[in-house]
Amino acid sequence: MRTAQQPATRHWRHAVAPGGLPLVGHALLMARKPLQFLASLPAHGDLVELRLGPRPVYLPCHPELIQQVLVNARVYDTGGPVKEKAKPILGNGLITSDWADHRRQRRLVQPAFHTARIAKYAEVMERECEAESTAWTARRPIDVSHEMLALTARVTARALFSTDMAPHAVAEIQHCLPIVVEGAYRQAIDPTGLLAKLPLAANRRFDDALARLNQLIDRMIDDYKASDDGDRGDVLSALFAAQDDETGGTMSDQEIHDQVMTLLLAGIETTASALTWAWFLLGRNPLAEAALHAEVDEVLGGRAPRYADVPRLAYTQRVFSEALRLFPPAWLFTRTTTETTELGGRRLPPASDVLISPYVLHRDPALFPRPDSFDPDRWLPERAKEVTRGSYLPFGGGSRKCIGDVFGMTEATLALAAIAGRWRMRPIPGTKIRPRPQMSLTAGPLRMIPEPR
Ligand code: HEM
Repeated sequence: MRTAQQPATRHWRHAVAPGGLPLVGHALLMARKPLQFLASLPAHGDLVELRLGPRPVYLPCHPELIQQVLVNARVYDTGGPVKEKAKPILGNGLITSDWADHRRQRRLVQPAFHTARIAKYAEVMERECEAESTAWTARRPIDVSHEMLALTARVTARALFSTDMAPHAVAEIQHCLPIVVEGAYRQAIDPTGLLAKLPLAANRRFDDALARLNQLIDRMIDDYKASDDGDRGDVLSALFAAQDDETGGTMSDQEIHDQVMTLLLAGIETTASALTWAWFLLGRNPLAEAALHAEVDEVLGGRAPRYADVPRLAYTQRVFSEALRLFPPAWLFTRTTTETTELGGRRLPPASDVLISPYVLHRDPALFPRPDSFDPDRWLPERAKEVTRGSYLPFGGGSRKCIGDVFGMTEATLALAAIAGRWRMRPIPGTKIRPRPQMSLTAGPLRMIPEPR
């Protein structure tokens, strides 16, 4: 295990990633096998330099260096070409705003995620998880990915907009969101920036889905303003009520629109992917599955889970934490330096791109013994104490840490418990599954057979 050392005494190891080619550098390796390639890099150094085309890019592999990046949000801002491409989709919300404006936005959006409000959203989660777990037919195979995405889309849509229009919104979001997420990813990885401009069917589908989502959000905002409901307990009400402690300012309709789009894009596929991985891992680990069933039976005794049960569903939470470790949905995110700075003894000029990869950290054998094995009990309090600080980052860190972390954990715990209370999810022999490192680290279609317990 690595130990924390004082920065002054620390000798950081620098390396250039092997396998670079003239002109393209490591771009082909990143395009072909990003997970294997990135996960091989900590063995070479604490800070590894790679080249994507002509640009040098830095991958800090040591938790202390990663913390330095994440906590210094002014110098390591979100930026660069990926963010520029996200702006036409997300507008100016939490993900796309730069450092100075992000602080103001975060103060305004944070109240929507206070504990008291999560308790209210949990009522939606309870209902939707119960509905999901009663909708399946015994022994008829399901695509777990599809089901989990449908579930998290329903939960998020109804937590955002608790109106009569919710069923329509849910259908629209379920249809449009995967198309927008896929298109956004294609644009993000297109180094030429030309792909989005070509008259392709995929681009037309993307434009149409994005326009429909934008219209839906506008309708929800108009509907809220036309009603005199006040606080409906949903996210939208909280965004309208938000007032900045420091300036007294509120958010314009456009800002609220952009935050809603950001929450939809950040909150649905991430949680669904991790849930899908959790079912996949449980299907291959009968002991963990049995422990989950035992806990759910003991805590719930055959009834549906409630928000108040979440603290007692400790093993269920460990299963989800471990799925997030092995397959962190946000497997890669970026920062760009705003000025000359120094990282691990290396001078980085302004506009240097820094990659943060929770996947790389989580699979590093120096940080997690037997990193590839699914062991929910690593998160038992007495064992979790041993985990090196800053080495587990499924929700990121610093001032841009995921605002929906508790929302997502609560939703996933209720979903796992509700489904495990009724069903044993049997794998279909011969099913092959490979992580797809796209916008999230998804599993792709995963067919399993629900068997009544
Ligand atoms: C298991 C599920 C989730 C995972 C693994 C996850 C992961 C992350 C990570 C790693 C970041 C930080 C990215 C960065 O630093 O650049 C982030 C940010 C964010 N997440 Fe999540 N997320 C999850 C669920 C959610 C949910 C349920 C919501 C909302 C309902 C949400 C909304 C956001 C937003 C708005 C941000 C930007 C925060 C900011 O910059 O202030 N996420 N998420």
